[in-house]
Amino acid sequence: MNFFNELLNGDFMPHGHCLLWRTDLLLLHVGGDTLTFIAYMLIPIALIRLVRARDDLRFDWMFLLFAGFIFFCGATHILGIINVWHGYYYIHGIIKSMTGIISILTAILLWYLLPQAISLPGKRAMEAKIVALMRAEHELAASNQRLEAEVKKRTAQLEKMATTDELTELLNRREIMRLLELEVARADRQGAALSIMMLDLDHFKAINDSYGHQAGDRALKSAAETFKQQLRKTDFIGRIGGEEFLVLLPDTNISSACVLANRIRQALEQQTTDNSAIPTCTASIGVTQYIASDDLHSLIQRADETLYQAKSNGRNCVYQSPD
Ligand SMILES: Nc1nc2c(ncn2[C@@H]2O[C@H](COP(=O)(O)OP(=O)(O)OP(=O)(O)O)[C@@H](O)[C@H]2O)c(=O)[nH]1
Repeated sequence: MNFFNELLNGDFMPHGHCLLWRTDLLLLHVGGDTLTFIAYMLIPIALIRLVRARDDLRFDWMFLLFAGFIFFCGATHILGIINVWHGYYYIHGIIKSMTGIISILTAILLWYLLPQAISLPGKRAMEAKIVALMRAEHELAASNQRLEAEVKKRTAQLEKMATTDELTELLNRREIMRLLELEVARADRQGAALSIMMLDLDHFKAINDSYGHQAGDRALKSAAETFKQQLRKTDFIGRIGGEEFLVLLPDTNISSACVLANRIRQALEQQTTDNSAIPTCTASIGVTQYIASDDLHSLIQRADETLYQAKSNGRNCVYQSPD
């Protein structure tokens, strides 16, 4: 109790006596302390706001310690003003001691942190790092683009390989059959005409035997090219066996299909007689049209039977299935 009475007893000799109550000295001390007090209150508030706004701040507790240290310094200055008129020297001493403790603590921790703070990258190093990162990012984006283009190219190649006959570059058996299924479904639903041709090169074994397998390959490729040239963009042609081809003619009736089949046959005959590098080659063609009662199997079978008729009746000719 006695301690508290002494603590709060401001009756010690006021500091003003030391200053001889001279107005100019009083103004200097009180003015200086007031300005310092205002500044020492504003600085901790600014530091606390900084720490709260930046959650990425390193050593943020150090900023808070600084805020506390500066706050206590400010408190000693306000006591300096009060003590000019009242002698609260115990309270002043306590606040000074607390300022001393927090200052020592801050100083120790500051020295402890110093090596880490020194090793932090400076502005120039950070800028160089950012430039390097941006360059790496650009390079990554460019290589991503290259990779994507490569993947697209490879996917297109794979898709082509999956649907194309390697030798003739026509559609392969699986793809032409898939398209036939679609065209049959379309013809069925829309009631559109659909004709197909089964096309087989004549005496191809003899070509292979006489001129060799490589010449046979060349003949196959060249025949495929000739067939393709005669067709519309909306028609499909695929190689379904060694020297056997299937042609799909959407929106085409059987008489138009037969005209086209004869044109193809003649073009092949013409092309092989004109080109001495390719063994003379002809084709037999069976033509048929889709009818409502057909399924895939019956349609193909009828085209096959018609081709067989063309083969049995002298080859290098076009036969159409009976109505
Ligand atoms: N060069 C080559 N020959 C092939 C290829 N595929 C199948 N052949 C050959 O084509 C020939 C087909 O013979 P066949 O089925 O007897 O028919 P063909 O000799 O054309 O007789 P017809 O069809 O009755 O006129 C065989 O000798 C096969 O080896 C190929 O990709 N390249």
